[in-house]
Amino acid sequence: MPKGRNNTRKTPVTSSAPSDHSSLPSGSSNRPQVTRTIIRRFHVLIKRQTQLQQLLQDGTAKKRNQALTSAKAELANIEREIHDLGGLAAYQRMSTIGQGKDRGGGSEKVLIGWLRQLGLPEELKCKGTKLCLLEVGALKPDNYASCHAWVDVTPIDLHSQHPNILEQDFLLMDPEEHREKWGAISLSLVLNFVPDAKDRGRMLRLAHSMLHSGGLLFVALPLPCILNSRYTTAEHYESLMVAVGFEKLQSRWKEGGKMAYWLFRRVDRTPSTTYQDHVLYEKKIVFRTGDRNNFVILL
Ligand SMILES: C[S@@+](CC[C@H](N)C(=O)[O-])C[C@H]1O[C@@H](n2cnc3c(N)ncnc32)[C@H](O)[C@@H]1O
Repeated sequence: MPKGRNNTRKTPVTSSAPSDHSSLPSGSSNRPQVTRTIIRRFHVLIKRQTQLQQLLQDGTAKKRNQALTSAKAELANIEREIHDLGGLAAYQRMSTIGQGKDRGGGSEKVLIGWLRQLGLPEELKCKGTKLCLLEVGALKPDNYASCHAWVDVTPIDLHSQHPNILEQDFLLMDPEEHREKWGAISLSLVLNFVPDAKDRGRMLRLAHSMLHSGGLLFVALPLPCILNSRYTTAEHYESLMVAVGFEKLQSRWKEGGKMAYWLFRRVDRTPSTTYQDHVLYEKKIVFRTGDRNNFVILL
């Protein structure tokens, strides 16, 4: 699990999750509402787990014994609940159900459609090459099987569920080894999984450095991350992507929908704008008040 740095406790993006999971069925379920509830609960638990681990690591000298003891007890409860829910493997099973054809299929269909619109299959066939795609957060090894003639996919995940999925934390990939190595990177429902806002920003910058010039970044997020966040709007998120060094080629979501998708192209930023642009995205800005989630990406 990537390490988080944010110690403050806020209402998470998944605030509608129940505090008592005893009513949740064990194992997988085909009922969309149950699947969503379990996924949300996992997000809440993983985020709090990261915060507590960070607090216990950083706070030993400064915090009072009582605070540390209660943090340890809360962490133990959270780890027990994650374990009782079936761990990361159960979370991934729920996410796979969410990808099922009965729910509109996985987001790779959106990416493949956009790549076709760009004329990539023909262009790559003419050149006799393939698109080197790094699929981060892969639940299945064959999401791009239908494009094997022009896409060479490397699926990775924190917790591999198949021998053909490389078990690898994207945030721990060596930036030098991977510098400008990839033609495309997919972050589908991954940024919202990363518990720490700065790690989300680091993920985007790392993706930028790993793409070759003109390389493509596909991002999918749950729609509430941009439409119902206290700290994020679609405009703010898209301008943050520009600050990181991406231009938007495509975006898609609809009011009342569940998902939002983007396709960005890596551009090479002019160094003079870099510092100024980044400062705007280093701190949270409140855009909306009221009953909102706290999703944010910080650079
Ligand atoms: C909600 S699932 C999304 C799966 C699939 N991409 C989709 O769109 O349905 C998120 C997956 O991302 C993986 N993940 C999260 N952070 C990651 C990281 N830093 N490196 C690799 N995989 C990561 C998790 O282990 C999990 O399997």
